[in-house]
Amino acid sequence: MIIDVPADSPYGTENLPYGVFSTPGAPPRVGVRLADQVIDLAEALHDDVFAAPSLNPFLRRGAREWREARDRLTELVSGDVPDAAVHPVEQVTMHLPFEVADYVDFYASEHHATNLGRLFRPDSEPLMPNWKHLPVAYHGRAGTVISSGTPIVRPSGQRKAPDESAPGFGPSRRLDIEAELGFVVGTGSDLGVPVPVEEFASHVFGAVLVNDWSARDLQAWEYVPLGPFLGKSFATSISPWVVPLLALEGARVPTPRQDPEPLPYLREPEPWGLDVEFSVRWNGQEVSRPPYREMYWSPAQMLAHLTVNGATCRTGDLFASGTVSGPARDQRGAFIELTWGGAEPVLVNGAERTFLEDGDEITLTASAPTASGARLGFGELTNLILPART
Ligand SMILES: O=C(O)/C=C/C(=O)CC(=O)CC(=O)O
Ligand SMILES: [Ca+2]
Ligand SMILES: [Mg+2]
Repeated sequence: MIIDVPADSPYGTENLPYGVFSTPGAPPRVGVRLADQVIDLAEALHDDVFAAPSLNPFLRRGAREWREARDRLTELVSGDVPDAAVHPVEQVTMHLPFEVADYVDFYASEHHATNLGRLFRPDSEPLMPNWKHLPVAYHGRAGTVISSGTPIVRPSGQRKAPDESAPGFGPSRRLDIEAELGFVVGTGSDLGVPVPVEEFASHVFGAVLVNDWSARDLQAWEYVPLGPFLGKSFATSISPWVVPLLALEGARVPTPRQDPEPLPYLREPEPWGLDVEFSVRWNGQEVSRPPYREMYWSPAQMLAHLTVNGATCRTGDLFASGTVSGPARDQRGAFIELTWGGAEPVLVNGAERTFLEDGDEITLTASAPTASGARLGFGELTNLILPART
């Protein structure tokens, strides 16, 4: 069949994002989205690498094969796609698109880092002295990276407000989101061998939306001096469609000016970021539009930094950018910033809101320009908050 692609579809022929889907009675397998259809790639391209329930075997093949598959797909969708390979998107179930190996979360937005510094450390300089010299990050928990649609059970833990003399235990009262862009590693690196900034595109396959769920009260009490632990390890959700880097060439933009000049291993002739525009919806209402083009550190600098000590990256690694926040209030990618620690509520469907309540639903979406000036979509990342287990 010829798949009809409306000119304004966020899933046009310049996007072709990969995901893992299933249909009733058939196992999960790799598909590509075109308009409102999912194309079964094992069926359409006669390649068993796509019969796997994750993108990892395809990711492992490397950059030359990613480009070749994209060329074949581009040709396929310009003509007749076998009927048996085409499934309307509303009839499929989407799954976690890849098996997550290691998960790292950066802190690359100067606006976010400055805001959080002011909120968490009001008596110090908001940016730590290292912040403009290296992309600060922590290792997260790969095993709790979950798919869109998986509910988030409110975490319990130790929390101590500044005016309390001792910690108590119970469900988080300051459950929050972090809207981020995540980069998916396809080709790993060798132990002891750093990945230079110029080799980013031979290792990184594509990007997903990330929500780094954060319990701010647990975090504030536990994080000194080793960084986030249980306040963030309970869940990190990612969107079902992995947008290939090859689809994002039209979205490249220079990063903000980096001053001081970074050390040589972080230097790029022209550090580039992406003009990805996020939207954060809280129970259906848009409350923020974080702009990725404002991120200080580039994705290539993040990967170079994460491997500079000889640590490997592996197929399926996910490294996220950190919360995407711009300079304006309505560009903040976390509610702790948007509501200034809960002091300045936002109106959500007419009610004053600060942190998340049970039954709330958060949806992240994002779009970016394509090479021809159209816009491509990253799909939707939606999760519902469930009450704590008692
Ligand atoms: O500044 C802090 O102590 C904490 C910062 C965060 O919680 C942010 C984080 O996880 C990294 C990011 O998403 O930017
Ligand atoms: Ca984060
Ligand atoms: Mg997390």
